[in-house]
Amino acid sequence: MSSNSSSPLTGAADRAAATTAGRPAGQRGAIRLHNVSQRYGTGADAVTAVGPVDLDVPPGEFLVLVGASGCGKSTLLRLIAGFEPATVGDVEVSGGAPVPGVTSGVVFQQPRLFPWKTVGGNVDLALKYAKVPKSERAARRNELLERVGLDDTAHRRIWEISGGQQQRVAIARALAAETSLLLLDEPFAALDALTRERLQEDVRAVSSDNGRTNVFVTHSADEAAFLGSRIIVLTKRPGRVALDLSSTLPRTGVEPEELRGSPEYAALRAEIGAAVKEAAVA
Ligand SMILES: Nc1ncnc2c1ncn2[C@@H]1O[C@H](COP(=O)(O)OP(=O)(O)OP(=O)(O)O)[C@@H](O)[C@H]1O
Repeated sequence: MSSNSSSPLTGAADRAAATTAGRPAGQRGAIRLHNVSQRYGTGADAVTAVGPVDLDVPPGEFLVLVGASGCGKSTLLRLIAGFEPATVGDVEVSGGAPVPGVTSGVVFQQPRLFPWKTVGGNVDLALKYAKVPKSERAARRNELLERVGLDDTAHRRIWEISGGQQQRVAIARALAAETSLLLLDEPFAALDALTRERLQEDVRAVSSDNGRTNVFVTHSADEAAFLGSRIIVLTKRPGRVALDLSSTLPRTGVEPEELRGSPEYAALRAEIGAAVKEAAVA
């Protein structure tokens, strides 16, 4: 992936603005959770998965939600995506209610691609859903594939590319709509360690394109320390904020190897790891 931070295509920013038309410009990509709890089931079977949680995330943040299995990370992400309403409290994205497919793009653990389409065809479809004019789609598709390091694979079928490449296609697809918020739910959990590291580097490099906000869910303290500008450790279920940390690691102008080898990264990773362990038993 290239780390070029500007979109060469005119119209993209306008479309991004159109997806959140009527919302305050300064709020695009901002997230606000006020007294949010999420319950599933009723009576004796009722489970409180999350909450109460209060959270203010300004535009441009790379927020990582980290915690033990079952603590409610994906639930929080689904609430922010607008896939389900909160049982209690308010969720705001870009200054209003979250709207699935409009206020955010989502990347899941499994790429969820259309196997009968080519790599380029999958991205084209996302551009079509994002209402990108037909005349602009080929250029935009090529730009997105280049952005995720897949410029020479547009013609290939999904089953002809590796799991890591499939996840890159999923990221390109999520970027296609130019939403001001990208939600990533353990997108690299199923990948081998080397591919995972490469994709982390790539996601870190493109994360601040157009001032986008990112929310990334993971179990891994390494991944949280490497990616996050802000890291939230959740308690065991019902997930609440156990620790809210701002990272001082540089976001640009540093090689990934240098970052991973730095004492500051090691200290942050250790702090997150200890907090996750403590929160899982508290
Ligand atoms: N639709 C649902 N109905 C009932 N219970 C649910 C539902 N969704 C989540 N839960 C429960 O809520 C809790 C939190 O689930 P969630 O998937 O958000 O956790 P998580 O931290 O993302 O877990 P993991 O890291 O294992 O993916 C779990 O106990 C889960 O079983």
